[in-house]
Amino acid sequence: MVTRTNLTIQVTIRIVPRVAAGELCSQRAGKMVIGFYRLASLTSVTLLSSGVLLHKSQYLDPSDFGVVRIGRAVITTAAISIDYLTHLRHVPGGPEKYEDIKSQVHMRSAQRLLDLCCANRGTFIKVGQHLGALEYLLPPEYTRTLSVLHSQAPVTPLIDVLQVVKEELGEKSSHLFLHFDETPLGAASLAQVHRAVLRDGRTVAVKVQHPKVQSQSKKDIFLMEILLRVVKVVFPQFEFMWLVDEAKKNLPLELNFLNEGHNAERMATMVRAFPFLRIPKIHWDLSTEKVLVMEYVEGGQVNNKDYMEKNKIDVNQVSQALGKLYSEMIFVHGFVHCDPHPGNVLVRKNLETNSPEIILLDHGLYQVLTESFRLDYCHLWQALIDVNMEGIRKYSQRLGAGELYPLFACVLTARSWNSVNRGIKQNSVTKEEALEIRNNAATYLPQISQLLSQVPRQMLLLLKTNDLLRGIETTLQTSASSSSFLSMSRCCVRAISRYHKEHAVSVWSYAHISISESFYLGQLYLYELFLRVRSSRVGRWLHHILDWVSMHQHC
Ligand SMILES: Nc1ncnc2c1ncn2[C@@H]1O[C@H](COP(=O)(O)OP(=O)(O)OP(=O)(O)O)[C@@H](O)[C@H]1O
Repeated sequence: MVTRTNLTIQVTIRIVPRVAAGELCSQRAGKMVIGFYRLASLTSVTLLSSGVLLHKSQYLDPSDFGVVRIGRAVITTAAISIDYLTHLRHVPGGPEKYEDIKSQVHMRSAQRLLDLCCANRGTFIKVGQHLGALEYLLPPEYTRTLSVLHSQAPVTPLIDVLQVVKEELGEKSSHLFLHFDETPLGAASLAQVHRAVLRDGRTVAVKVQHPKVQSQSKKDIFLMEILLRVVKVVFPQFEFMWLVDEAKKNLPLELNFLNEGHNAERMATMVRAFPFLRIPKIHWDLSTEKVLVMEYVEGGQVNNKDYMEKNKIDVNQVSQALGKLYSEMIFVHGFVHCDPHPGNVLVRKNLETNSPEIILLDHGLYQVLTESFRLDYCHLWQALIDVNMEGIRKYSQRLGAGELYPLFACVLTARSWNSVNRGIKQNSVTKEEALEIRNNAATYLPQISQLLSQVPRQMLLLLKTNDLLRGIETTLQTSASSSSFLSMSRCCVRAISRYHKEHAVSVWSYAHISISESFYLGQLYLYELFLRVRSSRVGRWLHHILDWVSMHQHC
């Protein structure tokens, strides 16, 4: 690694011999040489001492020099492009050999990208994390390699964290906090979170942006844009220019913590009817673009089964609550938390109600779904739940699935086409079906890639949230039950009716829509009641008796 200290030494060594040669020419030149020599020595000493000073204050970092960051990015882009150009041009040995070599090139390129992100940090890590999450679009070699970036976030030393706090809030942290934890609760690409105690004794979580990230982000994005444009010229089939647009749109939002605070409040208002949901309150008087102070809420990660067992938290209730929460966000409000990973969803037991509470963290980025997309998605799920095959075809195609709509239905529900035909809420996944789904996922990989490249980008986030919910269900060993489909159905009915009510042309049609909405919701309520009674002890007992009676009648 080249540090500023050894850069300085290299500069001095290069200057000295050239100057010494000039000394032999004339006395005048000799004086000049001595002058140069002095200047060089002075410059070296100045650079060296400022280097040492900067190093001590943690600011000596090659990643801070634009030229170093640009150099790394250019070299990496060139190396990746050359690798693809040279190794995939003429591959003898048929398609299998080609796929094999392509996979190796993907692997090497992903590793180069990973190294670049780790070296340049900040925005690069953030963009790398997004790439790593594009499981549905990028080859697995990339997503697997880049996914480690979630645990590669740089940690800013406490002294620099407190300096940011002081610059932002205008007061020394010791005036604001009784205590400030040295070790962060979590560190990410753009910021890290520390637990602290305010002077009035309240415990808070303080999210502090890494220094320099803000100032470097614009230049980084500009650099990425230029490099990707060059790549697009070399590889016209390159389809990822939209990543730059996304980064340009989203990074400024993510870097403004006031925006995060507003998102958190909007979300809290949206789901105020859910007693099980907790969103940490924001301390606005102590929050700025780079520092966000919020209520500290303790809990275990939603995929931590041991924590739940220890705290006697009912895992089924947690799964159901999560399903309800995400259905409300997606179907009803079209305002969806963009980072659905278990680190952002905590659970704890509410000791007053004795039921689980879900704590939703990290409101930096939300996706606002377009109305037409949201309504089509509602209709599609309604059709899937009601086994309306014509509806499944129609709305899948409206969402861009084309002739691949059966595959789309399977990807969305994670069920086999047979189960979709029989009704996903009627029967749960058997071992055979799970095996069939796994095998099909491998067999239909090219079709799945084609499908995902043609659906709207909003869909990818929804697939990611589906993955989160399924991942949690698998870890907690709960499975999508009839009641979770009912709560989805309820949200779809509400969302569709709200839309029609907003566009009703007369009082009569408004009343008509309201009556049918109540009718549907009533039906769903009765069905849910029936399911509850059936699963109760009395219900199971009655069920056995009826089975026994019908068996004896047939005899
Ligand atoms: N209000 C809070 N109360 C308790 N812990 C918190 C709170 N906010 C954040 N944390 C802890 O800090 C960690 C990081 O927080 P957060 O997700 O908001 O940061 P981030 O920088 O956006 O990280 P990432 O991008 O990885 O999600 C969380 O996983 C959680 O453990």
